[in-house]
Amino acid sequence: MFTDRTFIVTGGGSGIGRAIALALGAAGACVVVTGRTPEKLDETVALLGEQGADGIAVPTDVRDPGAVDALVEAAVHHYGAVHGLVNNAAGNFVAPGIDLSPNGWKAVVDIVLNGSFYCTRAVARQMRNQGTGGSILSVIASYAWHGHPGTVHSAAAKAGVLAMTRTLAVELAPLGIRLNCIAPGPTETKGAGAALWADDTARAHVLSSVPAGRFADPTEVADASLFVLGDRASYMTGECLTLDGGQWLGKQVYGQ
Ligand SMILES: CCCCCCCCC/C=C/C(=O)SCCNC(=O)CCNC(=O)[C@H](O)C(C)(C)COP(=O)(O)OP(=O)(O)OC[C@H]1O[C@@H](n2cnc3c(N)ncnc32)[C@H](O)[C@@H]1OP(=O)(O)O
Ligand SMILES: NC(=O)C1=CN([C@@H]2O[C@H](COP(=O)(O)OP(=O)(O)OC[C@H]3O[C@@H](n4cnc5c(N)ncnc54)[C@H](OP(=O)(O)O)[C@@H]3O)[C@@H](O)[C@H]2O)C=CC1
Repeated sequence: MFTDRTFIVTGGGSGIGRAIALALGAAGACVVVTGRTPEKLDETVALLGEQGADGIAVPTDVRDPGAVDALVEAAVHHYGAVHGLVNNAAGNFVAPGIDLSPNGWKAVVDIVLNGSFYCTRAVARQMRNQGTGGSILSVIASYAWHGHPGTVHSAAAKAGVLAMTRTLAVELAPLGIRLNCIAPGPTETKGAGAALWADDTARAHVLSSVPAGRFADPTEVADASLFVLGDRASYMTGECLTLDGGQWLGKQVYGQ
């Protein structure tokens, strides 16, 4: 389903982004992985190579719109076209909003919201030039709609990405470009572990909020991502697929 198609995956050097990149590669796609740390991207490209897939690393800071345009140019230069984008890059940490510095707010909003817009804009322009249509997936979190104490920067930015997705899904549908989100629940990655559940107490607290009683594995998020990105979801746009072990629905008084 993904053969002869090229996808850009931001934050493709680790965690969920790497899992999506590897799943796309296994499904036949050419994969352009990007992020700030070249070594992590090179590791993903090596793993793609081990599974017989084609990928390149283009280190980019998604907060820089000029660098994002250059990223898309590099992808087109190498593979001839771009058919998909995964907005996965993010930053996060736990801090009460009242104590958050303007720069702390900006650090997260710049990566998550502004970076996703710059990437979406650049890729959509390329798809318009190609006349091919395409598929854009953004990784958000359910606190985009229910909020979450301690992560006001990330919750607000993810909410912005959801609104961006719904808005551009309508604007770009006539061009054959679909935009959707996925909202994973707590997923076992080093980045999220360090940022959000760094000690055993915090980890147990997060786990106790998940009715399914476990963290997600990044490959589960990748499987759902491929469904949304691919042709089996060809009439789906402006939507968000939640896979969180029941976490956000589980905030009830009675029950388990
Ligand atoms: C719980 C839910 C579970 C349950 C819910 C489960 C759903 C989870 C959904 C989402 C999960 C994720 O996103 S997990 C993704 C986690 N991955 C990452 O975070 C990887 C990338 N992270 C980063 O690069 C950094 O952590 C980040 C700070 C965001 C950006 O780095 P930069 O180098 O650009 O920024 P810095 O210069 O270090 O810092 C910028 C400002 O931020 C402030 N800052 C940095 N860390 C801070 C901290 N811990 N507390 C206060 N303030 C902080 C600094 O003091 C600076 O402000 P001044 O001092 O004023 O200058
Ligand atoms: N794990 C979880 O529980 C959940 C995660 N998510 C979302 O899933 C996505 C992946 O998170 P996860 O894999 O857990 O965490 P990671 O920390 O592993 O992934 C974040 C990635 O973003 C990249 N990144 C950060 N800043 C920038 C930047 N300025 N420019 C380019 N790339 C950048 C990082 O690479 P580098 O630092 O090298 O630039 C890293 O590869 C995020 O969008 C996150 O919000 C959503 C719900 C739950």
